[in-house]
Amino acid sequence: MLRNGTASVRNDTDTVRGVAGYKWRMAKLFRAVIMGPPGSGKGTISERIAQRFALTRLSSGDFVRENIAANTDAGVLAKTYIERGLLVPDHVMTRLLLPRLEEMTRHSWLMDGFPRTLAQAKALNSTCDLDLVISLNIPYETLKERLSDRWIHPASGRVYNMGFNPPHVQGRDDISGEPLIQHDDDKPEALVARLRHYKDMAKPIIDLYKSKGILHTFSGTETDRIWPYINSLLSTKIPSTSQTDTQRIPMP
Ligand SMILES: Nc1ncnc2c1ncn2[C@@H]1O[C@H](COP(=O)(O)OP(=O)(O)OP(=O)(O)O)[C@@H](O)[C@H]1O
Ligand SMILES: Nc1nc2c(ncn2[C@H]2C[C@H](O)[C@@H](COP(=O)(O)OP(=O)(O)O)O2)c(=O)[nH]1
Repeated sequence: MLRNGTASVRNDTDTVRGVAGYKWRMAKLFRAVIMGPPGSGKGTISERIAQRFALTRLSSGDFVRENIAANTDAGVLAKTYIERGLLVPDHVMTRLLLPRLEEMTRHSWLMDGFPRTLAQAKALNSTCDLDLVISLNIPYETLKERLSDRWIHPASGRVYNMGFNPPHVQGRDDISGEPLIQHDDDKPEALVARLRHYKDMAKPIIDLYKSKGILHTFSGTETDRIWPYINSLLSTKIPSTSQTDTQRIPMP
């Protein structure tokens, strides 16, 4: 249920009386979060989930980049942190993201990159009820290999890997043809610190979701081997009309 602001759609099957005496059944919506260390495959797997289950994929990194590009107040502030390789402070992130989620009252969604701190998890919790959290548990050596081979199209956030999903033309984004770049913090020397930081920040969030009974952890070294398990779990959880907002049905 979205609780803040004007939004008030229940996160379960609900009925409301519409014009001409029809009742409208609100299809059950589905809200999920995907977590994992850098390089664990959150972006790759979210993309697959979004396509397979027709969910809206939300990425906190994309929100931040959009706000920077649009020069919003929050974007200008966020940029000063990203330029220093820091996380954007919680109050800026929640200001960016929560209003956007409140607009999504009629959509099922999957969030990648948020929450990254316990304070963010609590803020999200006060805004909506999550159905499920996917946590990816990938060995360090695998992360190191993947990230040293990760190339990004900075404007869109599209991600490539020279072995796993290479661009059609080497060094160029498939859609725009613009050059791809590598982030300095994807280099092995920065990775140990990033992983330690992830573990410290993620532990209380994972504990919170575990205590709510919505945490599902997937371990492995290959996305293609993890994917069938995620696919079958979601197939049991996501209603077939996840993206449908309302269906007009005659009700007794
Ligand atoms: N939930 C968040 N809290 C704080 N800062 C965030 C959050 N999400 C994104 N950011 C900021 O935006 C930047 C880009 O985020 P994005 O998730 O695209 O990339 P990333 O940090 O390289 O993640 P990963 O390596 O796990 O894919 C982050 O480095 C961080 O500065
Ligand atoms: N070799 C290999 N590379 C993979 C696999 N799954 C994803 N990748 C690539 C795609 C990216 O270049 C990189 C990190 O994946 P990502 O989806 O960006 O991860 P994340 O940082 O969003 O969690 O690893 C995989 O299973 N094998």
